[in-house]
This record gives sequence, structure tokens and C-alpha cells, in this order.
Amino acid sequence: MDGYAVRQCDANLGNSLRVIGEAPAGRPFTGALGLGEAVRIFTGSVVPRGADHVVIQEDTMRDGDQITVTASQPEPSNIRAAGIDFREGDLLLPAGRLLGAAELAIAAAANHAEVRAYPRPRIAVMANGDELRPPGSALAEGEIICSTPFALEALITSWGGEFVDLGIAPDDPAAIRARIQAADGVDVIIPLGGASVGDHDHMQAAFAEEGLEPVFSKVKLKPGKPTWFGKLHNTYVLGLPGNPASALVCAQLFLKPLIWQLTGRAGNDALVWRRARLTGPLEPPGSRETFLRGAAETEKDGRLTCTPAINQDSSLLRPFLTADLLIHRPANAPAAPEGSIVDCLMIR
Ligand SMILES: Nc1nc2c(c(=O)[nH]1)N[C@H]1C(S)=C(S)[C@@H](COP(=O)(O)OP(=O)(O)OC[C@H]3O[C@@H](n4cnc5c(N)ncnc54)[C@H](O)[C@@H]3O)O[C@H]1N2
Ligand code: MOO
Repeated sequence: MDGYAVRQCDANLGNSLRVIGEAPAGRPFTGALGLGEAVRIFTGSVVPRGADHVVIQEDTMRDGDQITVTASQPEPSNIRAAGIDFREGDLLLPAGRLLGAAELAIAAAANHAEVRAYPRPRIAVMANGDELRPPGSALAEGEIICSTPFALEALITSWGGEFVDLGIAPDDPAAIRARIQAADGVDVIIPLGGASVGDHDHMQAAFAEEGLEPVFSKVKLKPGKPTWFGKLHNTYVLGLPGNPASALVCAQLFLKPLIWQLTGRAGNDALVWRRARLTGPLEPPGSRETFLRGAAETEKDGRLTCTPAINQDSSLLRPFLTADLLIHRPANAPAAPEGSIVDCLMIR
């Protein structure tokens, strides 16, 4: 505090003390303080030897080199001990920790001019479809707004990646290949849409022409069946379905662990599972492993409940406004009555 460093036993109401020097922040007072003495001190200064208390200046009256204590000082206070935040040898940042605001400040405070870190992986998103127009467009018949990349940008950034925008590619293999070539050097390419089997789904073929080594070309999952994955030279390629909900669910399931893996964290740690009690019944999911968008609530006893969105159509974005988790149903699971406990993947 801004005031006077003293011996607390000396700082009785009405006592006068002699000011023997000054200790501005950064320029410690080099002498020692004796009985009946005070050192003018400021917030951030080093407390002089011999002092155990700071009288704030509002509790003093000054006259030349004398101060009078004008309020009682019941106990030593207004001094921070060294090392109360952390001490030499403390482990502050275990390996694998994402460097956010607190981490960067504490690394600096611990006097590390440099830290060894994984760079943010560069993740390029290529939307695809002749029907897609950017927000703000006047739409002609059959056109829709390209929306999913905005969600992916937010997710990628929050997960520790750097978003690279490859724009909207038309349904034209040559145009798609030109964008793939322009993305040279990124760590991951996410082609969005054009993943399925229609005459205008060109993504997998265009990547194959560029030399893709396929890893898988679809998954037995709902939503997200056309999700595909491969390696193009040093770049991972994760194809997400065009349906927005499918893309966002599969970003949680596949992209998040991939980013963890690329940044020195175990992929499995990206997936946070909780058990929750269903607030209503669920139909059998069918033959594909299924993830349902749901809202979470914590009950008074601390236990979690989950309520699936009424409409799980894979085109819908609106359920994500209230979705905190994805309710997992194994393939061919039976119906689940209200009150059953289900496994949920937390997304918020
Ligand atoms: N004969 C079959 N047809 C389909 C199958 C199948 O197995 N056999 N699978 C269906 C499933 S499941 C999905 S999911 C979709 C995904 O197909 P694509 O990845 O080829 O996606 P598109 O056809 O390009 O787009 C689907 C839908 O989403 C809209 N879209 C695309 N991109 C965006 C974007 N960036 N922002 C907003 N909306 C977007 C697009 O306009 C379409 O309406 O295939 C089924 N078909
Ligand atoms: O699997 Mo698709 O992603 O149902 O909509």
C-alpha cells in the first residue's frame, strides 16, 4: 500500500515517527528501520529490513520528516510475503497444457522468456456446393447460405488450431483441385460436403487425383455417415458431411481429437464423457452408432440429466443453441426408457 513502513508495535494511535527515507517501487531502501522510525513506501516496493507493517497514508498526518498515526493499527498488515503465488521448483504448467491467458501470464511471471510449445496447427476449411452463398447474399431459387465454416472457425480456434478459409468451391473437380493446391503446407484440410455418392459429390475423387492415401471413406455413424479421412503428403484430410449438424457432430468426434493429437495432447483427452439420466424415453437408434444433440441440467444432488432435442434432423443448426452434450447410443441398442442412464459426450 502507499504509506509508511513501520514496526507495528510502534504504530499506536497518536504516536509520532521519524521518516528516515523512501522506498519507491523498484528502488529498495537499503538501510534498516529502528524503533520510532518510518520509511515512506509505495505499492509494489520492497519492505525495508526491520519493518513488519505498512500504515496506509490515509491513517497518518505528515509534518516535515515526522508522521503521526491517526488510526489504530491492531495487527501487522499490508505486506505481501514473497512466494505466495508460486515458488522456485513448483510445477505450474504440465506438458500438454493449452497456453491460454493464465498460462501465458504465469510463464512470463516465472521469468521464462521462451516456452517450448506446439504451434497452432493450421486447419483449412473448404466449403463445397454450387448452391452455397456467403451470408449477406440475395438468394436465387435453390441457393442457401453457407453457414458451417463459421462454426468450424470458432471450434478450431477454441481447440488450439488456426483457421484457414478456403472459401466456397463450386461442384467442379478442377476448381476443387485448385483449392487443394492452394492449401499446400497446412496441417489439416477439411473438405465440407460433397462427401456422399451423388453425381455432384466430387470431394473424395478430387483428393484422390491429388494423391490422397485414403484411411476410411465412410463411418457407421448417425449423423455423419459420409465422414472420410486420409493423408495427402504431410496433410491430414478430414472430409465432413455437408449437412450442418452432421459436420458439427463429426467435428467433435474426429477433428477435436486430431487437434489434440497434433498439439501433444492425447486424442482421447479431447473427449469428455459424463453419465446422465434421460428426462424422457428414446427410440432404438437403429443399426448405426448414434449421437443425439441434448441439453444438460445439473440436479440439486449434483447429478446430470439430459434432454434430447425433439428434432434430430442432420440439417438443423438450431438444436445446437441449447446443446451441451451428445447422447451416445450404441448401434442396435434397445429403446431407453425415461430415467435410464446414458453416456454423453460433453460439447459445452
Ligand atoms: N444415396 C445416398 N444419398 C445420401 C447418402 C447416402 O448414403 N446415399 N447419405 C446422406 C447423408 S447421411 C448425408 S450426411 C449427406 C451428406 O452428403 P454430402 O457430404 O455430399 O453433403 P452435400 O450433399 O454437399 O450437402 C448436404 C446438405 O448440406 C448443405 N450444405 C452443404 N454445405 C453446407 C454449408 N457449408 N453450409 C450450410 N449448408 C451446407 C447442402 O446444401 C445440402 O443441403 O448425404 C446424404 N445423401
Ligand atoms: O449421416 Mo447423415 O450425416 O445422417 O445426415
